[in-house]
Amino acid sequence: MNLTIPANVMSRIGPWKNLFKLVPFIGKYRLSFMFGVGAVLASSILTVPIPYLTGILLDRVLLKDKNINDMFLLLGMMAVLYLVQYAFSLLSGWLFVKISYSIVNELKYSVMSKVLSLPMSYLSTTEKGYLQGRVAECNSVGNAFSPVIISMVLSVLNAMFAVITMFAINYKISCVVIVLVPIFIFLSKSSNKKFLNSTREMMESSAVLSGEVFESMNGIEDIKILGGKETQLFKFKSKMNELFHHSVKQNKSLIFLTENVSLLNNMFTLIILLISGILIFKGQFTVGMYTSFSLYTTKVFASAQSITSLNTILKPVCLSVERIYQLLDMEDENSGKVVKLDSRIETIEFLRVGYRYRTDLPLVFNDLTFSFMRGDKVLLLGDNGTGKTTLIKLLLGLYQPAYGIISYNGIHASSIQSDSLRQKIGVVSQSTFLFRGTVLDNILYGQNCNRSTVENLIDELGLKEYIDRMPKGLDTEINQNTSGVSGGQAQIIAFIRAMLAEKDVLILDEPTANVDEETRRTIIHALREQRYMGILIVISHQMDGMDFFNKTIHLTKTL
Ligand SMILES: Nc1ncnc2c1ncn2[C@@H]1O[C@H](COP(=O)(O)OP(=O)(O)OP(=O)(O)O)[C@@H](O)[C@H]1O
Repeated sequence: MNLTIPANVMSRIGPWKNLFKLVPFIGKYRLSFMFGVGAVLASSILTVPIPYLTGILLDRVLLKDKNINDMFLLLGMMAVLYLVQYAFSLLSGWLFVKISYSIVNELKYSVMSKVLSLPMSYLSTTEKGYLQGRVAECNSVGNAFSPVIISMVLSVLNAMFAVITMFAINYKISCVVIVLVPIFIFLSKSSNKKFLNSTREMMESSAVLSGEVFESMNGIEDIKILGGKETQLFKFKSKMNELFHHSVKQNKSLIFLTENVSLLNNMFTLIILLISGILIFKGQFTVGMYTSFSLYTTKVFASAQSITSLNTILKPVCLSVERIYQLLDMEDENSGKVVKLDSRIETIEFLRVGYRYRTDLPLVFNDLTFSFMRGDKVLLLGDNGTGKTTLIKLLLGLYQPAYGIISYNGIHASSIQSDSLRQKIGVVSQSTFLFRGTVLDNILYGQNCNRSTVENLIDELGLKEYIDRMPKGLDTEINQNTSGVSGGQAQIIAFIRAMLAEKDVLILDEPTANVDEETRRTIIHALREQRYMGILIVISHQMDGMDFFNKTIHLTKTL
């Protein structure tokens, strides 16, 4: 199913056009979708004759013929119609709930996959909360297929069939209803608008309050150390008061909305009763037909109300889809990169490379030129802030140079797919991120090895005693980032992980910064004695024992 909407039509339907962006996601479930739509249609058609049959029951069976068998027959027919309609409603509700959650999951997966492949130049300048928000926003897209929406669509279909039947019964009163419907929609829409605005304000202050809680939870240790409890609680209370104010306002407008709609409904029912009464006096209408009519009218007004609510529910969905697609349409870090680096990295070259984080910031370094070959052991030196970590990030393809050329095996880095490059480079950074799981899980992360390989390597590196000192050795649980192990232990875990992978390039950013003297000696010994054949790059401020390098790059502050 390939649905393309002409551009001029798209521009005219405004935010609604965003709903069409969901078509590719529906495509996969088109069979369920079509069955669901069929069930909705069947369900609304089945209830159409019921008010008409009620009128016949009153006029012909109860008031005229007084035949009890006919009464049983008509009531039986209505009961069967209701039961079949019930089955179709259940079926459509069940199908759409499944479709809704499946689409939400697929959207979330696409957003998450996009976020993970976006360039660091974008990610490092974007708030994490914003990106988290985009993932969470996928939930609201599910509302477009929720049972509430289905019942609204159902009521609109019901109303259409009801109007046709009403015209067949009495066109004069039908015309009155047709005139009243737009008035009803207009009046309930204005109440709805107020409700929508106050809901938006309430959601905004609820998000602000969540942000406040998120900040407090994230910085709870520092809040305790700095004695910031009162300050945090004060901020929390003021955000809570704002939410209270907007929630009360929202609920007030909801009460107004419901009461206004009910008043309108009652007034319009009286108008129809008045006209019907006059026609009954004139002998042009019957009590039974009036009963049918009022049942059909209720359906029409219910659907008019649904149309206004449809707007309330679907508009936020449209806006969410628009925001999600702003992210999904962004270029990822592999856009335009055609080369998959399959071969082993033999050479790395920097030719007059310059880099700045943002155009309004000064260059971190300029005209950097050097080359490394397989087997090189490189020491990267420089004072704090001279760009050692930044250089590593460029080597990993996380950022692109402002000018100059970086190449691997003579291939321009700007054409190499970043993930294929990173697969060949191992890094032990200063701030090692550990995932939930055991120490062993973290060492094996992204690698195709088993426990015994890890144990052998730990033995070879002389780190067995160090690992055994952890509460449960390799099975020590890590809860959140590094909690459960110390900073130094986290660095050792990352070191073992990097050594296990046998990467073509191994980068160690201050590998001995957080470890005790004995472990430092063990690491240096491992680096010196290990038969590591690739390109080894080490950043270190501590020079003691670091005499096995054949190349040194000394970064200085850019003027
Ligand atoms: N994400 C960023 N956005 C903007 N500027 C940054 C960013 N990261 C680093 N910088 C700046 O770039 C410069 C180099 O930082 P970098 O971390 O590469 O230095 P370093 O030599 O590794 O320092 P250290 O020895 O302290 O680890 C610094 O002036 C730093 O403020």
